This record gives sequence, structure tokens and C-alpha cells, in this order.
Amino acid sequence: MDYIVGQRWVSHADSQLGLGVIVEIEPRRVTVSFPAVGEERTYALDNAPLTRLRFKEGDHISTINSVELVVTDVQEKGGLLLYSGIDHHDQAITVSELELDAFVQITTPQQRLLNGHFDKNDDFALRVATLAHLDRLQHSPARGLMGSRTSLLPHQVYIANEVGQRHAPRVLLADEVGLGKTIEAGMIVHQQLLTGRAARVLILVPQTLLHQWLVEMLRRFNLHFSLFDEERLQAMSEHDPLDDGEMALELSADSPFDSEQLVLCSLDLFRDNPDRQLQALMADWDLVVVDEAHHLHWSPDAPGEDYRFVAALGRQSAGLLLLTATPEQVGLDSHFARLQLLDPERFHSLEQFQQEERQYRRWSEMAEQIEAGTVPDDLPPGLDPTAPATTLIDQILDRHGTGRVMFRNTRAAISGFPERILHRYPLPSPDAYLHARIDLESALHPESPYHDDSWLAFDPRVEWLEQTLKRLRPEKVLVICARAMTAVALEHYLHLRAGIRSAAFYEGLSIIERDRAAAYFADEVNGAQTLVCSEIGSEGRNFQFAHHLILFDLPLNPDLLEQRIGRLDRIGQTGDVHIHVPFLENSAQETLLDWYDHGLDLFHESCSAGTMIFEAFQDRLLPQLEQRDDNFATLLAETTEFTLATRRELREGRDRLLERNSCKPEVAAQVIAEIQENEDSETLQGYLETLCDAYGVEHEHHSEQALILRPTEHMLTAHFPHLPEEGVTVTFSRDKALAREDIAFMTWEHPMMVDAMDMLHSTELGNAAIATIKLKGIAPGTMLLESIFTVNCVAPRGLQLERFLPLTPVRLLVDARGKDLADLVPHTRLNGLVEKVNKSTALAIIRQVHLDVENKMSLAGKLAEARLAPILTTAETRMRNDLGAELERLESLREVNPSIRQEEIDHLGYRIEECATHIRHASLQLQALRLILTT
Ligand SMILES: Nc1ncnc2c1ncn2[C@@H]1O[C@H](COP(=O)(O)OP(=O)(O)OP(=O)(O)O)[C@@H](O)[C@H]1O
Repeated sequence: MDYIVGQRWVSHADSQLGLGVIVEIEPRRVTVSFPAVGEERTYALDNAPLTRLRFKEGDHISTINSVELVVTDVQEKGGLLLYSGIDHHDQAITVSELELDAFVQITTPQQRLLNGHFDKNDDFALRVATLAHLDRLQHSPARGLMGSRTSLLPHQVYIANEVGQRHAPRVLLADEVGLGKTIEAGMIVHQQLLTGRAARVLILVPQTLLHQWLVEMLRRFNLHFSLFDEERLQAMSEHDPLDDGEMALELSADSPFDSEQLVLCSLDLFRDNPDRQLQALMADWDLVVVDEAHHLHWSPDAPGEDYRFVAALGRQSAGLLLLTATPEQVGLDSHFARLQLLDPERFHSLEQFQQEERQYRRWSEMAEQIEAGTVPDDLPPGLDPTAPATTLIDQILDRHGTGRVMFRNTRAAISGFPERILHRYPLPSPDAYLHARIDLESALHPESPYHDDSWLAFDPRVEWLEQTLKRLRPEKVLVICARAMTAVALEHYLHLRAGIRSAAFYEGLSIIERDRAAAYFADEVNGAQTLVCSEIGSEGRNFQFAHHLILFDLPLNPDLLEQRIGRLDRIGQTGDVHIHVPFLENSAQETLLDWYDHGLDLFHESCSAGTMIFEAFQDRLLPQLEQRDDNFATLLAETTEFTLATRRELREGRDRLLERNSCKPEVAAQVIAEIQENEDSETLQGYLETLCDAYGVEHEHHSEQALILRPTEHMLTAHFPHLPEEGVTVTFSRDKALAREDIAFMTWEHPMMVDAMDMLHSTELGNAAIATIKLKGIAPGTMLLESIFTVNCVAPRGLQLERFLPLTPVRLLVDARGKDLADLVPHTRLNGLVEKVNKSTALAIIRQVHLDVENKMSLAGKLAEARLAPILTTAETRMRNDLGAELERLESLREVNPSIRQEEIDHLGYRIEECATHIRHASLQLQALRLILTT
């Protein structure tokens, strides 16, 4: 497609933008300005969702200077169109397309009906159905949550619904290991994108998880993220003569990160690389997602580079999602620092936060009391004792718990997880490991001082590993050890000397090599029996197809141990998880194993206070690891007692508060029911088939609830959105889609459906039709005019007004005497009664009743106009209630926290007024007209 600066194009993906003008063309990008909404969008040249706007003879157009004319001739000069025509005063006038009014509608139903450009009645009905579906979807409580290829798990759906609907969400997703934080983040991103709350998203993950994220986003959410690494960025700067190192930063305000809307990269890309950091900061992001966020190091005097970078991104981006299963893995202080990234107003004092943590049990009891119907006397200040119970509880959670900011679901609260079974294997300690008493590192990893493989020969864990793998064969077994050197040596041994199909997974491999190793392990038929990982394999990866985990050593951090076990003990695990731990007798590993096993009971049950307990006992534990003595028994007994008390405290206090906040089963059930109702495959399938018929796409039965779609040579448009040349198989059944990855999951939110509906809505198909009807008792030749209007609110997308003011189709059926019969004769009934009219008769009719039709049109317009005011009033009330609650929250928080600035409160107040102004200026847009004559 050739673009030329100044040409007018419309976005068929987003009809709300009005008429666009090309302002810049680069080798691979085109930038379009949309003056009606004050926005500029940059698209990749090869897949820009743009349609060239070209008026025809007879069309009515208007210019920025409010000159209106009827086009009589169209010429092209230098790629730009020149329209000649006659204006109001019957003057001949020629205008360039540059002068066109950005609010102009492409080809109106009036123009088309009066000019005899008729569509089929089926297309008219399809248009009306599309408007009704769009309207329903715009205010569906399940909006943005229907399209993901996931099981509908209540805790995930709840979080996604709660967070995804927020404007600029800033939250910590901290579900326990393996409960689906990636999936929750994907659902939130999907919802934010679909509702237009966000357009540009950056996801930062550890290098080892890049590919997994890329694949999960694509296969589960149809989100195409672009993977940015140093190689790609270098290649981009080679292409762009301006983008040349420092020169680029000085000369061009362009960041390579601007070239894509959805970017996925590793946080490592920015390590010791201020230029890349600056480029990422120069790009505008609506939402930044950071996985494994406990790695962001922080201390009061020296926040880590990664923390500072994410903090800077977080200030620039409206939305921020941090993901971690072990938020306190590196201490409570840095947990607080991360919460502060999310909501600096709420988390402004570490001291206060620590104090609040101690009071969680009190808040939890208070919430229970309120729920039971009693309002406690010691309600915190600022709360209205007469407010409804749910409001009071929410306010307590928000202002005194981690409320709106943190979500944490625990295994204990979600049923259906497998058992964890520990198998201990004491082995004799070889003499060669006598050195292992020198320091803690060699005590825990006695093989670490060896720079060659000689330890393999005498370390009894090695022989044990070989025998155990052979005994478990053909079961898949994940092996994790702390160090890369150990992993490599072990894998070589297993592979080359023991003849066991294995692969290694460690930091020395490239991303591709790591993914290849993981895929080899996952392969059911010809895959490896075992994957030997260094510690990098213990985070984020999905290995739940295996039921056996061998911990070749134990990490000196309970949260890290939980992460390791979490590779297998995660959603999708179908059997019990067997954890095998070989250890050298009388070694540091045995002591640590005893402490984790009997003290923390970590192998059987996850413990979210692991790090806190470790910190409480480490001064006594570490010397015991180096040299165990009689005091260990006491230490163990005290740890056990402390753990039990802490678990109880958590269950009754913090965890209960978090649980309350992290999943409200009734709400989740409602949203799930709504999603399932929308999935009603007959409506969806029927609609898609009609859409395909209208656009000339072939559809064929594949199996129950599944179709094969293929492009044909007789299609209405050159391309049907997201329909590959070779065709695609789609299913409307969630179960089938989960079982068959090769079949696309077709929902109302699949990109094909979204873009096809938008294409239909923003173009003219079906907006003018003519038909006849036989009605008893009504004289032949009587005219009925069926008109469909929708509410058109031109406003910046960021305001998200459609959630308050959806399309709201208004239908009128005006008869010869000017009466509206819409309620009497519903649209679907009319569809069953009308008959088509052949083209020449239709043209003859319209010539004859031209004037009458114009009168009816203006009458219908007036009748519809009268309906607009109440629609707008309802929308404004809804908006004020919603945003007003947010304003009230900020004002109340300010009472307990003076760091909330008045400007923030003023800003929100200003937004509310801005929304109100746009709502009040909304107008009706005529979407479709059908002239019906009785015979
Ligand atoms: N709703 C779901 N439907 C189907 N599969 C799911 C669902 N939720 C999670 N899974 C699968 O369960 C596994 C764990 O999910 P995910 O990786 O999102 O967990 P996580 O909480 O991010 O884990 P970790 O704490 O290890 O980072 C993944 O394989 C994911 O694909």
C-alpha cells in the first residue's frame, strides 16, 4: 500500500478516531494523526488497519471551514485527491482532501438510500445485529475476560476482573507459586487492551522466561508481543540512519521501543546499559509488567539499578503490574519498597507499614464482626459506621491492609492441589569431602571447590542419581541444583556415562538452547527423561507434566525452595509430587533438610512466612549448619513452635485479610456465569456464519462446535481480518480449545471477531436497504422507515467513556402518519416478513418517494433526538458514581496520609468534569436505514 503525507485514511479497527491524515512515513512505519480525538498513532506499514477514504460523485462532504459540497468530480494529483463540487450557494468549488473535516462520516445511510445504493436485507440485519452485539459487549461485566484460552478458575477470574477494569491498574500479583500469575497478568493486559485502557504494553521478565511468556501470551490471549533483545535493537539502529548510538538520543526523539505496541524483553537487557534504559523510558507505556519482581533489589541507602529503572518506568507508565510468588523473599523492607512503587500515597512510611502488619489480625476480626452485622466501636477514623458492610470492609482492607494493591491467593484457599511427598536418602559422606567443613558455601555444596569433574567419581549422590533415574524410568524427573557447574557435570555424566536421555538447563546456554532443552524434556514421545537445572530452572518455568523432583542440594532460602517445588506443584499437575532429597550424612545439607522438614514443614505445605522465620532463626541456624551440636534439637523444637504459631497468625490475620481481598467467590461466580453466557456457542456461531456469508468467506463444518474458515475469490474485501490464506479451524467450545491447541478458540473477543465487527461498523455495509412487506389491513404503497441510531461520543480513548456510554442503539419504525411502531413490530419479526426488491424497481421507487423519505428521515431524527437526553443523563450519573468513589477514596486517604497532593485530587476532579463535557456533547449517529413499502 502506498501512503503519501496528507492523504486521508480511516482506521477500520477503531471507528471512534474519526478521519485520519498521514503525517509521517518511515521505512517500516506510518504515522497517522486523528485530529477529531487529538491523537497520533503509528502503525507498521505492512499491517496498518487503515482504509483509504475516497468519496464518490454524489457524496456530501464538508471541510474544516464548514463548507459543504456535493461531489461532482474527483481527480488525483501527486497521490492526493481533489474534490470538485457545488456548495450551498450553488458555487462550483474544488477542495483538496487535506481540507476535509476530521469528523466527517464516510458514507452516510441517507446519502446511500437517497442515491439508490442499496444493500441486501440480510446485510442490513447483520449490521443491526452487529450494533446490538457491540453494545452488549461494551457494557458486559465480562468484557475483556471472554477471549482467553484458559480454564475459568475463580481466583484468576476474580483478580482479572477486579484489576483489569481499573483505570491504570497498579498492583502486586503475589499468588503462591504456580497458581497462575502469568495467566492473571495476561488476562489483565488483554482486558486493558481490548477496552482501550491501554495500547502500549511493556513486559519485563527474567531471560529464562522470555520464550514461555511469548508463547503464553500468544496461545492463550492472541496477543502478539515483539521480543526485543540486544541483537534486534542493534539491527534496528543499523536500519535507521538516525538511530546511531548517542547521536540517536540527541537527534531523534524516537525510541526503538516505539516501533511496536506490545514489547517483551528481559530485564537483563538494561543491566549496566543506561542508553537502553533511556530509550525504554523515552517510549510511552500505558502498562508495564514485571515478572519475578522480588529480584528488584532495594535497601534504604542503595536501591539496586533494576529497582531504580523499574521505579522510573513506573512513574512514567500509568499502569504497573509486579508479579512475585515470594514477595518477601529478600525481606520485608524491599517488599514494602515494591508496594511503594505501586502506590506511593498509600505506602509512604515503612514504620507505619510494619505497625499495620502487626495489626492485621485486628482488621481481620473487625471485618468478620462487620460481616456478622455488628459495627465495632473502634472503627478507624474517617469511616462512616452507617455505610453498608461491604463498603466498610473494602475501605478497611484498602486503607489499612494491602487492599487494592496486593493480591495473594494461597493453595490452602484453593482446593484440588496434589499431595507433596518427601523421600529422604541418607548417603555416606566420602572422606574427600572433609574440606566441606571449611565454610558454609562448601558445607552446602561440597563439590564447589572442584574445577573439574573428579568429584563425580566419589560423591555418592551421583551414583544414587543414576540409579534413582533408572528406577523411576520412564517417569520424567526434574533435577535442580544450585550451581551451573554442578548441573553441567551431572548432565554430562548422565548422558554420556549412564546412557540416560537428559538435557541441561543453565545460565551458560543461549535462550534458544535453553528453550530447546526444556522442549526436549517436555516431549512425551522422544524426549529426555530428565532435565538437570541450575537455580535458574527454579523460577517461573512450567514442568507440571513431571511428578518427580530431585533436589540435588538445598538452597539456603525457604522461598527459593518453595520456588523449586513450585515447578511441579502448580496448576495442571495431575499426580502427587514426589520430592527426592539425597544428602550426605552428618552434613550441613542434612541439618538444613531437618530444619526445613521438621521445623518449617516446607516439603508438605508452602509457607508464605518462610523468609521471615528464616530471618528470625538464622543467627542460630547458620552455626548449626557448619557444626551441628546438641543445641540443634532445641532450635528445631522452637522453630516448629514458632512456625505453627506464625502459620496460625497468618491464617487468622494477614492471609485471611489478603484472601478476602484476593478472591470473592460470589463475584467470581457471577463473572464466570457471564462469560459462559456469552460463550453460548449457537449465537456466536450463527453470527460468525452470517458474517462470513456477507463477506464471502467459506465456512464448513469441522466437528461439533467447530468450523473451518477459508478465504474465497469472491470476497467483499481483499482481506478478512486474521483469516490466513490457507484457512483456519475454529472452535466455540472452551473445553475443545483447551484440549486442541491447533484449533483457534473463537469468542466474541477473538481478534478476528473484534476486527470484523469493527470493519462492518466503520464501513457502510448494510447501512441502506429497501424491502416490501405484505401487511393485512394496510393499504399497498404505504411507507415505513426503519432507522437505527447509535450514540456517538467523540472523546480521547484514555477517558474510556464507552464503559459509561456504550453505543446504545435506538431503533425507530416510522409509519406514513409519522407514528413510531418500533415496539409493535420488533426488528427480528420484521426481518422474517420483508421481501427483497429488484434493483430497477428499487431505483424507480426511491425516485418517486424521494421527498417523502427525506421528511420521514428528519422526523425519525427528531424522535431519536428526544431519546438522547435521558441516555446521556444516565451515562453521566454512572460516570460520576464510579469516578466519584475513586475521588472519595483519595480524599479519605489524604486524611490519614498527608503526602497525597491536592493536585492529584484536583486532577481527578478535572477528569470527571472532562468526561461529563464529552458525554454532554455526545450526539446520535444514524447507522442504518431501511425503506419498507407495503404491497
Ligand atoms: N486458568 C488456567 N487454565 C489453564 N492453564 C492454566 C491456568 N492457569 C494457569 N495455568 C497453567 O498453570 C501453570 C502455572 O501458571 P503460571 O505460570 O501463570 O503460574 P505462576 O503463578 O506465574 O507461577 P510461578 O510462581 O512459578 O511464576 C502454567 O503452565 C499455566 O499455563
